[in-house]
Amino acid sequence: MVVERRKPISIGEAVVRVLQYPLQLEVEHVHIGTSLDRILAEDVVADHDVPPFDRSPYDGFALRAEDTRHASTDSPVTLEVIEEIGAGQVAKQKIEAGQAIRIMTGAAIPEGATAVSMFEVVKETKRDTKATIELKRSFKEGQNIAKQGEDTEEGSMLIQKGTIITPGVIAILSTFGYSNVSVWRKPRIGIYATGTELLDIDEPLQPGKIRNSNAYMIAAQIRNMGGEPVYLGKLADDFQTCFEAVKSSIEVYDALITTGGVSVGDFDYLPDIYQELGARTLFNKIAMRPGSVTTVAELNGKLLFGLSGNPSACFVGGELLVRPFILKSMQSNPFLAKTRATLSKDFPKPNPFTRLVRSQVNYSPKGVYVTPTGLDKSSSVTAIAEADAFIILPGGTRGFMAGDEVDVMLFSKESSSNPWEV
Ligand SMILES: Nc1nc2c(c(=O)[nH]1)N[C@H]1C(S)=C(S)[C@@H](COP(=O)(O)OP(=O)(O)OC[C@H]3O[C@@H](n4cnc5c(N)ncnc54)[C@H](O)[C@@H]3O)O[C@H]1N2
Ligand code: MOO
Repeated sequence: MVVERRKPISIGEAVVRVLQYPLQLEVEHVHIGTSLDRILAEDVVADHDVPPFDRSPYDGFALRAEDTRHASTDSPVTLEVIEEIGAGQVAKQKIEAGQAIRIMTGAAIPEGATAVSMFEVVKETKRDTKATIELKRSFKEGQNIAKQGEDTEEGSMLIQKGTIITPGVIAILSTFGYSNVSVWRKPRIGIYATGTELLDIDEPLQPGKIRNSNAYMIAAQIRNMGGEPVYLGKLADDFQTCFEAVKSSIEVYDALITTGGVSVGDFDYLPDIYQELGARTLFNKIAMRPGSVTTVAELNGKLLFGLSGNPSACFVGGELLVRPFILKSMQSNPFLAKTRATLSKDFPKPNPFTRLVRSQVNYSPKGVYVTPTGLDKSSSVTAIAEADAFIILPGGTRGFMAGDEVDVMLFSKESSSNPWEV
């Protein structure tokens, strides 16, 4: 049997081809209490100033700065306290010359006041029945006043659509009265793990068999990307079984991921299944390692991701291709952010293809260091668990040594800029 040699394309070209088939996602509304980690589908523009009024940042006394101009230790100034207001209350009276209002943090600055003195620098005195305060220092106009709009001004663009809803974003949405939030519908991504060797995770090991880790890993990756993974089960390496499963599922889900069965082995049926279905293969080889056999096909505008069965390769296929596919459709940052770091130990392997080394980034006073994790093989599971980044070693390079500066892609930070050359 002669196995057809596949023609590898660059990672950048693979990403471009995948992005030609965006998901068709509608906008839906969710209660703010359940919006964490969803992706915003509308811009949020400030429809009022924050804070909406000048307010006191301290518990103390609102006063007229000019009344304190000559105050000193030797010659304190006495002011008459005419009212007391807490947060949420508005003073009934205007402060006139020689007057002050006792004010709590968050309360609106009374009319006439131009500064606030904290309790700590004031001596409270009582003369007759009138409450008074004594000040031994002067205040400037505007001192200790949190100005209306100092946090954000009406009309400011606060959060753009495509932003992932974090606790901080929720604080802004709440401030502007969004009890319901417009978010993108989560794309429903069907997942099959293929392989006769696969056991369910609750089964005891048997000779020649392994537990299916890919399905749960890729489901978790999809959830991290804002999608809704639907695990459809594992499939034996049988053409007809896999054909029927892929055919019926792609009609139901927004996209389908299979893991395994995409290489050139006797039981690697996925590429033939795509052909038999009449799907258009976008590529079946990428110049990257792991994950070189990642195959993607399109059927009626929907994508079939044939990710590798090898766990590290499956993980890489998910992060490099499925991530931009999902996030770009939601107008969110589709790529992992790239930075530079110093390699902490030798990595002597040559790199015929771009190599994505699972690794860990460490920030030290001397700089940012990156260390490969676990076994550097497509089959490694441990390397993924310990990693928080990929080192990206360009194709066509020889080994790298400790101290070399390398590109690193961080799992924890998304970016809008495409890190790949096309
Ligand atoms: N003659 C060639 N052989 C291979 C080539 C090649 O170019 N020529 N490519 C190799 C590379 S590179 C990779 S990567 C693998 C990819 O193979 P498949 O993606 O078709 O995956 P399988 O053969 O089904 O499985 C590979 C490996 O992964 C284990 N596996 C599969 N599914 C799971 C799962 N759900 N959870 C955990 N582990 C899984 C499976 O048991 C195999 O050990 O092909 C090389 N061969
Ligand atoms: O697809 Mo394989 O993971 O390149 O090594």
